[in-house]
Amino acid sequence: MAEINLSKYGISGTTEIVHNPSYEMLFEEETKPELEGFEKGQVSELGAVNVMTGIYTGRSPKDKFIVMDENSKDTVWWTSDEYKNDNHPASEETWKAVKDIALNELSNKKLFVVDAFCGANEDTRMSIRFIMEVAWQAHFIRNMFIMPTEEELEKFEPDFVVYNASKAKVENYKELGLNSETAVVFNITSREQVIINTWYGGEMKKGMFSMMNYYLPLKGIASMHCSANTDMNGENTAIFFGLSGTGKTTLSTDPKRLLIGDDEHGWDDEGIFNFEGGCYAKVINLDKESEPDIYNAIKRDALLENVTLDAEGKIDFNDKSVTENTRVSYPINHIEKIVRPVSAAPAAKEVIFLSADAFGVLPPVSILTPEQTQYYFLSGFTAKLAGTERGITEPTPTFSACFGQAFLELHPTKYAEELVKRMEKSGAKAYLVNTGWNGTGKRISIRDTRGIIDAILNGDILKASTKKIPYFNFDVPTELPGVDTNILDPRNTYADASEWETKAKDLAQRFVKNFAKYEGNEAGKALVPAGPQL
Ligand SMILES: Nc1ncnc2c1ncn2[C@@H]1O[C@H](COP(=O)(O)OP(=O)(O)O)[C@@H](O)[C@H]1O
Ligand SMILES: C=C(OP(=O)(O)O)C(=O)O
Ligand SMILES: [Mn+2]
Repeated sequence: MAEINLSKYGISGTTEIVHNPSYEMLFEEETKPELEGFEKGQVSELGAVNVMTGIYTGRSPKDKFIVMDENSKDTVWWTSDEYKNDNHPASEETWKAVKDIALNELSNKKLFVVDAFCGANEDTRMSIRFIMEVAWQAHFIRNMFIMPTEEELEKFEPDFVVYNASKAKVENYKELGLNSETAVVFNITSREQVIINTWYGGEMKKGMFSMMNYYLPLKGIASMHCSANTDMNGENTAIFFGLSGTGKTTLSTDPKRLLIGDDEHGWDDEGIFNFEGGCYAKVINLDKESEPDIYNAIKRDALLENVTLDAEGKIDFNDKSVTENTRVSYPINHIEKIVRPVSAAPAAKEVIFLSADAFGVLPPVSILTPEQTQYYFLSGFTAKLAGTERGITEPTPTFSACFGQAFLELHPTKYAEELVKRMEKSGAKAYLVNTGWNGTGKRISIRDTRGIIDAILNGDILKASTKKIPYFNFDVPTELPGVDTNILDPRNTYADASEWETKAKDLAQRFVKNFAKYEGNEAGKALVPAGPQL
């Protein structure tokens, strides 16, 4: 591997560089007895090391900033009073200041450097250099990103650099116009990211996802917050959009199908391709029997985050005392049924929108028309689930455009445009699947949701007789093999159907209100009839 010199990045006095460490080396580094605090890993009974990430156990969107400069000012979808989002502008002075904090933190230290790809397609992938001082963070990168071959490492030229200074703080954040001592700042022009004062692993992967979300649509490629799998012949591909915790990872990990990836994908002329090299599964209440593939992926080389272990390393997956957002990252080859060697497959035929409806109004599955597809994609109605973002402690209804608003760097209509273009070409059909609640007050069971997904993927749903759900005009099946018939019409899950009526009207109104922001142009206005009608 080529020697690297970090002084060109402004990092000086480096005492040692651990460059592209093997799993063996990472294990040794992250379990060194002299490590303290959040740097310290503990070996669990399953062989995977567990780490704690401190105060930040989920993403911190309020601390996300992008440098506003000549280049980004007219392309980035900035937050505004009319439409608030998580793309907060930072000045070039603020960028200099936070970068200095990071460089200062990373100077005169032993460092870990990992070179990795984001994007399975060689033509459009990003080559990223991650620089950090914490061993397990290097492990996380190795698990989650695509690892170059020896040959690719020889000629690796980063086109993006990430400085992870999780131990530093932005003391003068007020002066700099930042939100707190924590900052996740992107510079789209210099192609760099700085992370300060958060140790949450997901911040690194979702950061690069945000950058793919910026660069790819501008090249005419769809960039999507979805999981993806295909049939055993690698022919019939499905994608599952959904905000954090709605079931992308759980439902795409299916023993009957080959996994492409669990969270971030592109859709180009060749089809669907993964951005990542690994998966990042939630493990709260993980049950060996109901999710055997994820359970079995937790072994040596997997990395647990914020899971409760006793002194002997025995795991308590049910403990929520640290966070509900307990996680495991693992390289995708920890799942047996995957597309190999490259995580890619032909254009999707089924597009599934996972929505965790906390109101209990949406049917567990609705068959969408092309107009409804656009309307519900732009609306992105779902709930933010406990622990996934800082400050979220219970399911909180939200409209998250494209089911991933926190990661969109361009206007939502750009993502809708790219998706529709690809769907029309492949003749894909879309479905809205509620993985949240119904009138029983309980979350729809994984068993029923899996039955619904099976029926979508094997075509049973198109053979089923259907009925219309009022206000939303959804077409829903009246019966599906392997699914509790009583839940298919959500009204039947209420002791009194009028209760559903009241909630449905309220939700319909929320949709109408939310969609107003898209009605400024003809294309947006034209979609209104596809939305709920009161
Ligand atoms: N009906 C359901 N469908 C999918 N997941 C469910 C359902 N009910 C409960 N869950 C739980 O919700 C969580 C979904 O998380 P995950 O699949 O990691 O979501 P994502 O990948 O979209 O962030 C898991 O902990 C899963 O056990
Ligand atoms: C890592 C994340 O992704 P997801 O929960 O969608 O898997 C996250 O949102 O922090
Ligand atoms: Mn996931």
